[in-house]
Amino acid sequence: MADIAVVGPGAIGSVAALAAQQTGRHSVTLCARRDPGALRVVDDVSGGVTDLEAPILTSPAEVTGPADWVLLAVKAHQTDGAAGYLDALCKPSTTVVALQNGVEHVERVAPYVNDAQVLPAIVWISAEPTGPGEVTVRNNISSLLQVPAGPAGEEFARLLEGASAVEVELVSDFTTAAWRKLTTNAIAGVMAVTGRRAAIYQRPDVRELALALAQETLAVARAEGAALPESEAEALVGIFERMDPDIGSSILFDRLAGRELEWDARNGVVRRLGRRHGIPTPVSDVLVPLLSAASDG
Ligand SMILES: NC(=O)C1=CN([C@@H]2O[C@H](COP(=O)(O)OP(=O)(O)OC[C@H]3O[C@@H](n4cnc5c(N)ncnc54)[C@H](OP(=O)(O)O)[C@@H]3O)[C@@H](O)[C@H]2O)C=CC1
Ligand SMILES: CC(C)(CO)C(=O)C(=O)O
Repeated sequence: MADIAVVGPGAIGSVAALAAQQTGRHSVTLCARRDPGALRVVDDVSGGVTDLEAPILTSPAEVTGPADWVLLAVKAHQTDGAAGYLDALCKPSTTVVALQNGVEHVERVAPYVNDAQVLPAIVWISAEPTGPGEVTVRNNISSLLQVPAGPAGEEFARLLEGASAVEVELVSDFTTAAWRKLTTNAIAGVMAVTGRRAAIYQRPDVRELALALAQETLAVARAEGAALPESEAEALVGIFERMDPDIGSSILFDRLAGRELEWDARNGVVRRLGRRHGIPTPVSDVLVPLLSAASDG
């Protein structure tokens, strides 16, 4: 039995909490910044609906002590805002699983966790807030969490063993895996700019733009040590072409809701690191200011 705190019980946090609940072995607490009321997760393939049973805290002041595991699922730009929870929940023996997009999980989260270990996780789940307290998982994107191979990753896989909501996969080349996912997130930036779902990638002009964006992202990825040949760009754009046209992205959902966007961790990083390596990123040079401006307004 482990004490698990889920910080940020939104789309991904709810799925992570569901997985912890499904094991039947752990004590789970949800740490929110406002009372979301009753929470449930809908599986759009089976139609199954599961209520989350864990208690919900709404302030770090309600935390009674450190947790064994913290599953951090706030957006990257909300990490600083979660500092109070992280301080109350973390001690050096805690493991914080950063369930966030991007390639900078450890440097982003480590300053807040009182020397706890940070385990970066790549989240291959499509989860959309579909009503008050309701999250719908689109299972035609496999529900997979990839973590670095090693003792912490192995313990995390054991923690969630038996859960059907997610599968934990240990990857030996985490840099490559993280940049592959980041490239899909960079491509999804086009959804946030246009306000459109995956159907947009069936337009030849948008496909061409997405391909150029993927190619420049992969060039930066290679400079960062990822083993991702340029040919991978076609495969990653293909994911969006073949997607159910009605699937969105978490950055699109924020755009449609008029919320701040996670643009820096997903798109800004391509331009930032491209500049560091002297790699041209012409598509990101246009997309990033547009996303940043959309986030401000
Ligand atoms: N949704 C998806 O399909 C996918 C998302 N991801 C990544 O997962 C991460 C989480 O995304 P997602 O679940 O979609 O985001 P959501 O916006 O759905 O969830 C974030 C949650 O964190 C809460 N929150 C924000 N600040 C705090 C705080 N200070 N204390 C406690 N809770 C807080 C939010 O509360 P409030 O409601 O008040 O804003 C919200 O409930 C992101 O990095 C995203 O890119 C990765 C793959 C797929
Ligand atoms: C589903 C996917 C891959 C789309 O970008 C995602 O990671 C997100 O929604 O944040």
